[in-house]
Amino acid sequence: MKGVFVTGTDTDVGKTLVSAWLVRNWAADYWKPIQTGLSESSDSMTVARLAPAARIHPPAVGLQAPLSPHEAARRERVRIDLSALAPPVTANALVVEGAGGAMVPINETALMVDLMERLRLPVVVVARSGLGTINHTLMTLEVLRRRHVPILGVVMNGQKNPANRQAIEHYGAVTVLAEIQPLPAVTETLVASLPPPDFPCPG
Ligand SMILES: Nc1ncnc2c1ncn2[C@@H]1O[C@H](COP(=O)(O)OP(=O)(O)OP(=O)(O)O)[C@@H](O)[C@H]1O
Ligand SMILES: C[C@H](N)[C@H](N)CCCCCC(=O)O
Ligand SMILES: [Mg+2]
Repeated sequence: MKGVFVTGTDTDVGKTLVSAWLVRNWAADYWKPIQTGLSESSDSMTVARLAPAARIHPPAVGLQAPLSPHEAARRERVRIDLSALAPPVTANALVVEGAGGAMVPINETALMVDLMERLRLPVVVVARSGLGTINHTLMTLEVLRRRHVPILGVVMNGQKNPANRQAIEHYGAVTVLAEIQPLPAVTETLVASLPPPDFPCPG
């Protein structure tokens, strides 16, 4: 399977923005396996807005509460089974976006990193650029390496911070693939104006 799994050091770090940026530039499909918070605008709707030409595959699981998948599922008296999260069939590359970060629970035993392990796609870690990101990024990388999940690199999202970039690359033994600057608004035009990724889509 061609493509990447986009995880983050946290929720709200810019995974959907980065996913839309990759989808646009790689003419890839998009898939959010587990969407919680259905009452709000979904990530798939956001990617459809930012990358209108993209083929968007529906989530395998959609839950109402804007919470961790395991808790949102509990509140709806359902259980998310990893085997139900089979990737869509496509000849295109696939950008898969996780929910929250790598250690987010899916059910009573499985975590988001278990899904990454099953899908075996190289992982892009989206990280904030500011104070606190070094710890969060290094911990995320540690979790991925412990599970032998292939890491493509880190995308830093926010004001440029050369010292934090250097620390993440040095202590994380990882490449910062891109630095996405704060946009005045997240619109298709402005996402299209971002420099394209200077790294190829794996596979
Ligand atoms: N570089 C940026 N410039 C301006 N706004 C941004 C930028 N990156 C992200 N945002 C905004 O920050 C919020 C969080 O971004 P996003 O939804 O991509 O995070 P996420 O990691 O996908 O969150 P979730 O864990 O809910 O999927 C959104 O409102 C998004 O529009
Ligand atoms: C609802 C939110 N936008 C995400 N989809 C889910 C984030 C789960 C985070 C769980 C946690 O790390 O505490
Ligand atoms: Mg998102």
